[in-house]
Amino acid sequence: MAAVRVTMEIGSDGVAVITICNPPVNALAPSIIAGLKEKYTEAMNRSDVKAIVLTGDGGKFSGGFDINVFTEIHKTGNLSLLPDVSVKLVVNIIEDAPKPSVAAIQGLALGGGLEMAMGCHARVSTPEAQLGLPELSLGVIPGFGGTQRLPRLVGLPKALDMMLQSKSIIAKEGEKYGLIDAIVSPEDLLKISRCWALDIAERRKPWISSLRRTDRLCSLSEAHEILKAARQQVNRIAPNMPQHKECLDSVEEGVNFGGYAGVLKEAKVFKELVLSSTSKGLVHVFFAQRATSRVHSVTDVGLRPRKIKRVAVIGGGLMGSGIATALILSNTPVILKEIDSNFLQMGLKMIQANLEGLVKKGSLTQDKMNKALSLLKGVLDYSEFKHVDMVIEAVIEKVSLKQSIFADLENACPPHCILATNTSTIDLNIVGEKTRSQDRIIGAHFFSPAHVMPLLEIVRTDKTSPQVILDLMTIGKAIRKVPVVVGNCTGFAVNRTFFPYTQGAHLLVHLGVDVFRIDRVVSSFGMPMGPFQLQDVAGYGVALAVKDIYDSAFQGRTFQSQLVELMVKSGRNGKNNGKGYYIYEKGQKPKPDPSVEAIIEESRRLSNVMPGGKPIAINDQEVLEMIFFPVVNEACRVMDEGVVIRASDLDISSVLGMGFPRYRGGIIFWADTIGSGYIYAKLNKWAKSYGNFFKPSAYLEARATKGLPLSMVNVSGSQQSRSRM
Ligand SMILES: C[C@H](O)CC(=O)SCCNC(=O)CCNC(=O)[C@H](O)C(C)(C)COP(=O)(O)OP(=O)(O)OC[C@H]1O[C@@H](n2cnc3c(N)ncnc32)[C@H](O)[C@@H]1OP(=O)(O)O
Repeated sequence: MAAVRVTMEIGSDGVAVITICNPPVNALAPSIIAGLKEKYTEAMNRSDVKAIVLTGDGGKFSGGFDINVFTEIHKTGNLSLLPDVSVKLVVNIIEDAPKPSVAAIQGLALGGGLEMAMGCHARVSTPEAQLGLPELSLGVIPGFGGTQRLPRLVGLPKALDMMLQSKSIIAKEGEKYGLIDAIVSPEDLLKISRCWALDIAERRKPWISSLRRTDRLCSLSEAHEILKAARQQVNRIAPNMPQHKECLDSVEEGVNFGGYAGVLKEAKVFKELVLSSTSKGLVHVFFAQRATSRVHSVTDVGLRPRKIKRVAVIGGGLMGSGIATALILSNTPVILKEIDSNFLQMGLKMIQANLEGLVKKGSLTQDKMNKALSLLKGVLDYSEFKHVDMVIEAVIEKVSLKQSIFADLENACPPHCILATNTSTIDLNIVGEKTRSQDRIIGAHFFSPAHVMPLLEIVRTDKTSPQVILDLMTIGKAIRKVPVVVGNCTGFAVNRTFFPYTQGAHLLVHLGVDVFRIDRVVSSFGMPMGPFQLQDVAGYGVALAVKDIYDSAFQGRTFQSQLVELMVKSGRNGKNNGKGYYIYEKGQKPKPDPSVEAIIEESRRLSNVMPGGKPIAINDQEVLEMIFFPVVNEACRVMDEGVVIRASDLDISSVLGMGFPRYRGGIIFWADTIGSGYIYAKLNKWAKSYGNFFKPSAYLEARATKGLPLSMVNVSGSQQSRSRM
């Protein structure tokens, strides 16, 4: 592995090429920053250097400030770990230097990387380079002058769009907006950047300090109008996070009092935000996502992923068509199999509609849609299955049907072919019972809509081979999913952990709490919608289908009522038919339907769980806790049984699969900010009043008794808590 260092080569033309080397993304670690200061100082002092080219090694400029430093600060609270880069390095040493710098950008310049490039006097880039300031997605704001220089280079509207949405652009767009001065091929990058730097030094090209530019900024009154609109947008998109508002405040400081004043404010706010709980949660999720790529005995045993050239999807329903859409969108040819031509046509149409939806939203071009469709073929039998490398079965949840399909697949597919099922409930050992191919049977549990939702739960049994797991992880990444490898149990990791979410909400309703209040409390916490609206959107079929399965798998700790059946009986089917707990009308926000109250009352009467027949009186915090603490409790069982290999897998799964607020760090991370002792005590109290639904698990009890975090999977001494395996 290349050493972490900054190098400097001085050419006979008088240009010093300073190169950042910190694979894989040239993160700006404190040692890199120290190295940059040292090399720049040397370049300034040497009489044979006229100009500088700043670049990155290995085809990448820089992925920004080293995020590991944030983690260290989150653990220790020690802000002195943050080097002073914004003023000391970017303003004083690079931008205000007596010798000009040109950034030679390849691959990516993100966060602090782009900010350093913007401190240079020009930027030359290769065409594919990705440019952006994604700091807000880590709970901070740009801290090396980005809030000031980006608006001065690309104009305020574009800069706000890029920062508030953490949106990257590619070099071509960067050139259009003025962020990039020239686009060149990778072969010419250094040569042209050197000439550019010399041209600036010898005044053949302008010597521009971004911070002092004003030509791209609009008038003060226009700027205030743009900022006002942005503030309204921020209240909508990020009501529970501080960094968006702080970012706008820093930009406004610079608009009102000049770039340097803005830089000073930005540096102060940046430091404050590094310590915020939002940053702690978001940085945790960043690393939790990357940790999913490491699976012991799978990714560390020297296996190479095999090429998956062609995939067959069985079943063209909602899930099958979504999975096929995701595959063809990422250039994987798909055979879609259905039982008759009617169903097949419906499946193919659904895939086309999925793609058209993306075109309509602007996230896919018509050309790419046509290309994707050309990779799709519908079939009615298994004759072409001899040419596929993977099959994903996505038929209805019926054991006998799945068993017979897998028995057929064993004969129809080549021996190397991966046999995956998208079941969300059935034990994989049972699915594969009638085959001799247990080693290549695996769960590929997508979330609906499969072409949109980012999570892929990869379910392995004791017999699934590591090669098959690795192959599915690889194809999962290729279709832009985050694959999380989990063990085999009812509901697997995500649905199992979250079954008490819906049931807890139903229990509260039957204890007398208002449905719409529950939804309001849960959405204000940061979930995309409350549990009842979610049930409306998902359709009641799902709730009815899993009811008995959960009841028998999690005996003694489920809550059942007649509510969903009564809703269906009254002609309600959720969003599907426009009538659920809410009324759904085209083009309008869902409206609470007061007439469900009578149905709820009937269900309350049948369940008869209110103590003394009276509604319980609880505050909003208790509403939230009574819904989420049982989820935490089930998550504890999931960890205890080894269904996940580390706590952070549940964090990323809860964020990507259930919409748990990312800035709260995921379900276990959030629970640990509250404390195992508190959660245990509350569950214990409710178990006594309201029954075993709330009974704390042994795992939770063990951590609460010892005062340990829930993320500490192994309490017998090893230091796995929060570790990134
Ligand atoms: C003061 C400043 O304003 C503050 C900042 O600059 S904060 C940092 C801003 N930069 C970012 O947010 C970029 C974060 N990184 C990314 O988005 C993506 O990693 C990327 C687009 C750079 C590369 O993506 P991809 O090729 O899919 O690789 P990915 O798996 O994500 O990353 C490769 C490795 O680099 C690490 N890495 C990426 N960016 C990093 C960073 N800025 N600091 C430290 N490590 C980083 C990842 O953790 C991963 O490590 P691992 O292999 O040990 O798990």
